[in-house]
Amino acid sequence: TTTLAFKFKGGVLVAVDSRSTQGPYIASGSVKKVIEINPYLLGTMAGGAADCAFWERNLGVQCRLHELRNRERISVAAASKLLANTLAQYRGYGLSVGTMITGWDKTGPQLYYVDNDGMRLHAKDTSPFFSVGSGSTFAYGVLDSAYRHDMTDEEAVALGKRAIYHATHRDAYSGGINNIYLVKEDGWVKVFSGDVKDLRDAFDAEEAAAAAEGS
Ligand SMILES: C#CCCCC(=O)N[C@@H](Cc1ccccc1)C(=O)N[C@@H](CC(C)C)B(O)O
Repeated sequence: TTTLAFKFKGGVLVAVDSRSTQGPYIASGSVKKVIEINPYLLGTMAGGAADCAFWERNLGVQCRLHELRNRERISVAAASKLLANTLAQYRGYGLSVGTMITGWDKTGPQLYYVDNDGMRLHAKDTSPFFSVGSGSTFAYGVLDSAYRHDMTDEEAVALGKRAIYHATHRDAYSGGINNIYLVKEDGWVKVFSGDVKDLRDAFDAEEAAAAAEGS
C-alpha cells in the first residue's frame, strides 16, 4: 500500500493506491483505501485490510453518535482521537492499522496520522504531510523534493499523482488504481480515479498545463 495526504494552500490532498496482497499474491486491485466517514471527514487505510475496514467503519458509527448527542459535527481532532483510543484498547491483539484522518472543521483543514502502536500525529507547517504503507518511503522522496504550500489545486493533484506513480512503480505491494480526493471548506471531493499505469501521462500533462499557465 501507498497512501499519502498533505495540507496545502487549497486544503488537504489525499492520494492512495488500491492493491491488496497476500504475500506475492495480488488479492485485489480495486480496494477503496479512502473511507468517506461523512461529507467532511475522510480516513485512509494501510496495514490489515480487515482491521482497517472494520475499525474505520466503526469510527464512522462513533462520529455519527457524536453528532446526534452533541448536535454538531465532530472535529477532525476528536474523530482521530476516537480511533486512537479504540486502537489503544486493542493494543497487543495484533491489529495492523496505519491511517490518516483528515477533513475540514471549524478550525479549518486538519490532518492526523493514527496507527495501532498508539501514535497520533497532527500535521503542522513543519511537517504538512504523511505517507503510510509499504510504498511510503518512495512517496516521501517525491513529496520531500516537490512539496510547496502555495500550490494550486491542479498542482497539488499533479503532485499526488507523481508521488503515487513513483511509489507504485517501485513497490511491488502497491498498484492498481490511484484515487485522489481534495478536502475543501464545504467538504471533500473525489477528483481523480485512474490506473497507475496511465499516471505518467496524467501528471506530465497537468504539469505542462500549469507551466504554460504560469508563463
Ligand atoms: C491473510 C491475509 C491478508 C489479507 C489481505 C490483507 O490484509 N493484505 C494486506 C497486507 C497484509 C497485512 C497484514 C497481514 C497480511 C497481509 C494489504 O494488502 N494491505 C494493504 C492495505 C489494505 C487496506 C488493503 B497495504 O497496506 O499493502
